[in-house]
Amino acid sequence: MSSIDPNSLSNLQDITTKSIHLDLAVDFDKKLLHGHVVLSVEVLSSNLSQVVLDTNGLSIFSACEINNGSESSKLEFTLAEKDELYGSALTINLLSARNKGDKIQVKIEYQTTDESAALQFLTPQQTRGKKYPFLFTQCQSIYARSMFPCQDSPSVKILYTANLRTPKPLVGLMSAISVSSREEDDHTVFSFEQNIPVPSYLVVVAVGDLRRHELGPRTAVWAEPEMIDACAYEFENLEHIVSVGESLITPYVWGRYDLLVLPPSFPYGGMENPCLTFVTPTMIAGDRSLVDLISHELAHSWSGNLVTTKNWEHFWLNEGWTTFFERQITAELSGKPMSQLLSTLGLEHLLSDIKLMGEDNVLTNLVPNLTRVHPDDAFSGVPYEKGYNLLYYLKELLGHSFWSSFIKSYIHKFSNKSIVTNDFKDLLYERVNEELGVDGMSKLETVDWNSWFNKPGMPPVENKFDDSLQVAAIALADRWCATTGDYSDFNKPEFDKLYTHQKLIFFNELKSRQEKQAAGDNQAGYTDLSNPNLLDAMDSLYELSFCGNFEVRAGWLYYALGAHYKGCFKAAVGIVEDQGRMKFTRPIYRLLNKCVEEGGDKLAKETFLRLENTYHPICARLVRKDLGL
Ligand SMILES: CC/C=C\C/C=C\C[C@@H](O)/C=C/C=C/C=C\[C@@H](O)CCCC(=O)O
Ligand SMILES: [Zn+2]
Repeated sequence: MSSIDPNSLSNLQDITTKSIHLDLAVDFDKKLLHGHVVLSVEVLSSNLSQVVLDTNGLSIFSACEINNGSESSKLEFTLAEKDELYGSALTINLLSARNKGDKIQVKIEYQTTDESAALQFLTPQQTRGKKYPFLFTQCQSIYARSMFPCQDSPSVKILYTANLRTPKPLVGLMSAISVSSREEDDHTVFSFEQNIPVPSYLVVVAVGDLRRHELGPRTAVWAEPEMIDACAYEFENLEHIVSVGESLITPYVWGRYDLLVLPPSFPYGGMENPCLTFVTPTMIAGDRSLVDLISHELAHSWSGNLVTTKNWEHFWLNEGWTTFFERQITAELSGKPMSQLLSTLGLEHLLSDIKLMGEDNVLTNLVPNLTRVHPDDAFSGVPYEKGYNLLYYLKELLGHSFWSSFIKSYIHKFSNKSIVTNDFKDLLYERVNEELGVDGMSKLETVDWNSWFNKPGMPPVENKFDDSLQVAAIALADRWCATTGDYSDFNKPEFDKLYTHQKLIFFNELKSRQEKQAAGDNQAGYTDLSNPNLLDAMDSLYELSFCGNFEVRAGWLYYALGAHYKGCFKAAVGIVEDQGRMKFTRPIYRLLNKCVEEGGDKLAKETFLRLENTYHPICARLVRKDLGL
């Protein structure tokens, strides 16, 4: 293990991979990828005799060197015993010692196995079209090592080319520019090039019955044929969103910005795979109300994909900056009040996660120590929202004009690099000193950096966000809290007038007040917010339990399950049957599991065990852990 990255077993201090070539075939019958990878490696130390790579769940068949295009004799290799967190180190013994600056090409023949957690093979039944199987990979955080042997650390950035052989009539896509495709019997070979260096977690694959709808000169959406029209409508403004992003930051350099809408088991809202952002179908709301997610994934084209965290302890550099850019784009697209409303919702999400993890839990540090911690087990809203609030606070402290130019300096200086928190901080001090002088430096001296970076819990400073869009949502919550059993004063049109995110403020407000009541604090004299008659009336009036907007449905269920309302159990099971996005699935299972007196714990465990194999392995592992199974 290297001090550069505690979550990688590769000898990062001795070698760095500069590029790879993947030649893979997709076998849907055996549910595996097989073929080879060629790694072009630069030696960083002297007298090097071994290349050590990350693997997890791979079967390694052979290794050899390639010298001037010809393969050497087979190299001896060993696959270490599997580490439960980080997989198996693959140690390849070189034929002769190498020194700093030497270049090595190593070719490894391998295949994935059913332990390759990056991969999810879907049966036709799990797709929208129900005719063909589907494959997609999710490699962030440390799953690329289960897709191909590599230095699976964001401290290493690689160019890549790939040939992907898939059975006809399916389409193969990757996080790169498509350069050609050719027919081979009953298969198609799709070829790709990624000419901007990326970390291993951004090398991904998707194969399925897919159609493409062009949205602009750089943009398109891919989806199953049954969804392509709805997706084309939802993302009609995508080209404009890309233009807004580059007007706020710097020019967009990746060539294409396409979207791929996955089947509902995709475990995240989106994943910023370069040239081809993967998105969940749960964001196809039919009213374009959830495109802030697209703004987020697009923003990663700068923060995360160009300027990358060196390891997962500095993940906030990816997500805090991206959330900051996302909210700037939202302000341009939907107005500053909406951007500030999302900031308020983000703080509520942060508070909820910190309460769940524990206010003294060191994994709620903005820069946590992840030695012997799987990054996914540290995943929460902290890197997103505590990181965003730090950057927002610094912008307010130092001024909009300085901050706008600093953003450009930060992206230009660190593009194509992998950095740590101090790299960001050092550049900030350098630019403030140059542009703001003594006055700016004295402002920086007021920043409690240690609390921001190294202390658990909520941020040391509370930013104040515009609350004008909250008024209508809070007022509606107040009216429900003042009821005495007669609900005839309420109607669905007044609820539907609220924006999606105002509805989430409404539910969060009710949930927060219900939690206070459950803890014995009802000083405000509100009606009993756990009263089944009230919840039943709200559900019926607003048609919540099977609402087509997953954010609204989930927001309602978080409140109703928190109130131990058994009348929503069917809908709770319904949402975890309908999709596998962890943002919704994990809280629903956790809340249902806490409804012990109502039998929710039994229902949660039975439902999970019934659905476990329909979830992506990442989701299945974390929900199993949440339920204590
Ligand atoms: C301190 C945390 C350290 C490391 C975590 C690193 C990676 C976490 C890994 O689990 C991957 C996360 C991928 C997230 C992808 C999309 C998110 O931006 C959105 C998640 C919420 C949603 O579904 O909208
Ligand atoms: Zn993100």
